[in-house]
Order: sequence, then structure tokens, then C-alpha cells
Amino acid sequence: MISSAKVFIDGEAGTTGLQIRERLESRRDVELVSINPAKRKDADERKRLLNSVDAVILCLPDDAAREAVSLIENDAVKVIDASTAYRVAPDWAYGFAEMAKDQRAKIAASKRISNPGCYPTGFIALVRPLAEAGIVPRDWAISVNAVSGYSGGGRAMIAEFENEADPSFTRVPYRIYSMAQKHKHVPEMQRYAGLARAPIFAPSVGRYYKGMIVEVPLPLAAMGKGAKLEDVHAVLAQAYKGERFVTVASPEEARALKTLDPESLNGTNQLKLFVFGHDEEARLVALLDNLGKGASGAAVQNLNIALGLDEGAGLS
Ligand SMILES: NC(=O)C1=CN([C@@H]2O[C@H](COP(=O)(O)OP(=O)(O)OC[C@H]3O[C@@H](n4cnc5c(N)ncnc54)[C@H](OP(=O)(O)O)[C@@H]3O)[C@@H](O)[C@H]2O)C=CC1
Ligand SMILES: CC(=O)N[C@@H](CCC(=O)OP(=O)(O)O)C(=O)O
Repeated sequence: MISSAKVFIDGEAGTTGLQIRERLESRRDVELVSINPAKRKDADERKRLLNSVDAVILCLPDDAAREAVSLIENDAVKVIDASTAYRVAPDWAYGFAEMAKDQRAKIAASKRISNPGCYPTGFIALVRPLAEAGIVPRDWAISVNAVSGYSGGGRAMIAEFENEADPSFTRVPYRIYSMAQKHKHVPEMQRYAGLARAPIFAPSVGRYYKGMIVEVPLPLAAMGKGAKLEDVHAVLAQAYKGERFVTVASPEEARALKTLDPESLNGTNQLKLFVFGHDEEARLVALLDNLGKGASGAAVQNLNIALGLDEGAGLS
């Protein structure tokens, strides 16, 4: 346990970096080390800071994250990378503490932690326990549909939706994207859900800032396992029993809902799972803030675990 850990956020002026900074600023057990804004892309100054702290959080595009990792020579520095660069790298710990019983220990023991993608956080939470239980066959042709607020695309997409002077400015209320089935999140979805086949991923973005719904339709009757809706719920409830940041709505709560608002958990590090439908057809839903449990919340949770601090410090 380190009493006051020094932390540098590389990319602290970006969407994710700013939110992490806000979550850490008032902490007494963490001392934030900032870069002079004029030098924030200066490799020498970044290298100095990257090697002078207990932990760094990388909130950069993939290539810049790889460069940052290559600049670290101090073996004591712990790295939490928010980008896609190392999410399926074998020598990195996947930073989804609730994903498996031994995952916290893996995160705590590793100096290289990759923060999960926002969509994969919802997908893996829903599917991994069901694949382990045999309800979802590992070779099932699974699909996942999702909607995100536009902050999911970082500063560039925020400008697209908010800045009328931006050449890409748009007023669309909703749009689908990534139709070529090559989204950067698919490899980590497949790997950590434990599937033999890549899921068909259909993401979309809406004209609102943040919040997301990730949905997995499951034709239970066609899956040949004889699982009923209550079995699906029971597996998920057991998998996340006692977890503070991942909860499963009760069957009564799910039945009472007529609609679901993607913004309901904004500002929190919460991920809430729902099992809708009936015994023949289930609609599994994960609700989260793409900038909360989908990014900055998860990064702070991982930082806390990596430094041996209270896992929930700075999080709600
Ligand atoms: N937004 C989200 O919901 C999520 C984002 N992430 C991931 O987090 C990372 C950051 O994303 P996000 O915050 O949204 O992106 P942003 O575009 O909002 O921020 C990226 C920041 O990195 C800076 N930057 C770019 N290149 C360099 C460099 N070579 N050296 C130093 N700084 C650099 C940018 O500066 P400038 O703008 O001046 O180029 C910007 O401040 C990405 O890898 C993304 O995939 C993860 C989960 C969710
Ligand atoms: C709405 C939108 O565009 N979302 C982004 C995902 C968010 C993101 O930046 O990906 P990470 O979670 O891996 O960092 C996308 O689909 O590329």
C-alpha cells in the first residue's frame, strides 16, 4: 500500500483523461502530476513524467499509447492504458475486475493493465458467465446491438455533434456505423466472453452526450440447452453476487420496466444487467456510462486495485 501515490495522466486534456482527472483531483491518497499543456505532445517531457511516477494512465489514441509504453524505462511504473492497443496482449492484465473470480488478483499483480472497451464491458459481463455455464454454446453465432452517446468517439465526434463550424458537423438524431464488421472491440469481446466465433456487432450512436445500452438477443428455444429465463437470470445474479459496481436487476424489476434510458447511470461507475423476455426468447441488456464504467470509472477502479488502495475510492 502506497500512502500517496504519484499518478500521471498522459492525454489528460482529452475526454477520458479529463474525467479521470476530475475523479482523482480531490483524493488525498493520490497526487496528480500534470504536464505543461504547451508540452503535452513533447516526447522528452512525456518520457520524463512517465518515468517519474508510481502509475500512469494513458488516455491517448492507440499509436500514441504504444509510443508512451515504449518510453517507459522505470520498471516500477504501473501502466493503465485506456486505448485498444493492448487489450488482447497476452502479457497485459485485462482490467475488468468483476469478470472472473481471479481477475482482481491478476490486475493487482500486473504492471500492465488494459482498460476494457466500453461496449465489451457490457457484452462480456452478459455473455461470459452464460458461456461458462453452457447456456450459450461457445460456437454460438451470437450478435450484439448497442447504442452510445457521441462522447464515445472522443473529441472529434463531440465536435461533429456540437460544433456547427466543424466540417463534419451533423444534426442526425441517430446513426449506425461500423457496418463492415471490423470494429476494434470485436477481438476483446470474443476473447474474454470465451467464444469460438466472433460476435456480429452492430453499434450505433445517438444525439446525446453519454450513456450506453448493449443488448444481446438470445433465442433460448433454438439453443437446445433447455435453459429458461430464470436460469439465465440465476447464472448472472450468482456471477456478480456481492459486487459493488456490477449488479443484476431482479426479475420483478425487469418485468416492471416498459422502456430503458441509456443515460440512467451517467456519472457513475455502475454497470447494471437486465434479463428481459420469456422462456423462448431472452433480451439481455447491459446499461452503463461509456465514460464511467466504460472508461474513466474503470480506469480509476483499476488504479485503486493496482496501487493497493480502496477499490471504490473516488467512485460511486
Ligand atoms: N470516449 C470514450 O467513451 C472512451 C474512450 N476510450 C479510449 O481512451 C483513449 C482516449 O479517448 P478519448 O479521451 O475519447 O479521446 P480524445 O480524442 O478526447 O482525447 C485524446 C487526447 O490525446 C491527445 N493526444 C493525441 N496524440 C497525442 C500524443 N502523441 N501525445 C500526447 N497526447 C496526445 C489528444 O490531443 P489533441 O486532441 O490535441 O490531438 C487528446 O487530448 C482512446 O484510446 C479511446 O479509445 C476508452 C473507453 C471509452
Ligand atoms: C460512439 C463511438 O464511436 N464509440 C467508439 C467506442 C469508444 C472508444 O473510443 O473505444 P474504446 O472504448 O475502445 O476506447 C467506437 O465505436 O469506436
